[in-house]
Amino acid sequence: MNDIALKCDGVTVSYGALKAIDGVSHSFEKGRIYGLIGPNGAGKTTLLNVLAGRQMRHSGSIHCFGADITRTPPHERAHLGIGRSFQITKIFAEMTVLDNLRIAAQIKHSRFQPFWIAPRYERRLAGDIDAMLELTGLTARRDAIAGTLSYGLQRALELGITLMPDPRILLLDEPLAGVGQHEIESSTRLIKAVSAGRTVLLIEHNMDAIMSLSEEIVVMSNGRVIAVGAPEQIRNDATVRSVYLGEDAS
Ligand SMILES: Nc1ncnc2c1ncn2[C@@H]1O[C@H](COP(=O)(O)OP(=O)(O)OP(=O)(O)O)[C@@H](O)[C@H]1O
Repeated sequence: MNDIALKCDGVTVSYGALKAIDGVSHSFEKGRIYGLIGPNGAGKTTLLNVLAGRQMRHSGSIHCFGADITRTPPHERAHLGIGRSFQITKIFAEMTVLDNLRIAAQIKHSRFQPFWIAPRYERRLAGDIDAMLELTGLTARRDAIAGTLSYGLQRALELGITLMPDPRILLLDEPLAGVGQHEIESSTRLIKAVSAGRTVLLIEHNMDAIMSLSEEIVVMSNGRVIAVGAPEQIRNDATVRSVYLGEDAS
């Protein structure tokens, strides 16, 4: 139990007659990278929303590091260490890279912010921002307007914003969506680098990337978990292959 970062038990989300997820139970261990795959409409994003607290109309329970967070709102889950990125990039496109990260850093330190800007507080912000620029490979683009960056770099910036509070659990919804082929490799490397030491749930339709990043794959179809296993095992699973037939079977 102590090794479990995040756990869902019998989670069901219904939209009228449709069960977007249907009795999903799974435990996500500390420090492991999980790939969440399945055809369109399988319920992957809904599950991430439930875990992040953005979808709270569900049955079943959610535990985070042993604590019941089923009724805990999203901003409190963020304080507990759950960070989430979205399918569609959420950055301030008109602002510079630096200002985007500055806002994220200010939110991080907001609880300690004095009414005057103390030099020590400024130094702490600057240190966090510099470290994130370095980690995301954006140091040379710090003064660029975020919306003018390539899509891969915009996603890197979004990842930097998500990482600013130093989440112990990272929920990533299609971080490679829209990223050009020439940037897939560097983006995949970045995801791998920032995943170290964290529990990561990753939804991704790029099969090569998700198979190389994940230690365990959870396969969903029609709202249910239909297979769980190591990437190689899942690649050769007959049920999984049949679910993908008609989609990207290769
Ligand atoms: N707000 C909503 N109202 C009604 N139905 C919804 C809502 N959100 C999701 N659904 C439905 O729930 C099911 C699961 O959707 P979800 O977005 O979780 O799937 P997904 O596996 O993430 O799909 P994709 O890979 O296409 O993003 C789908 O049939 C979807 O149409």
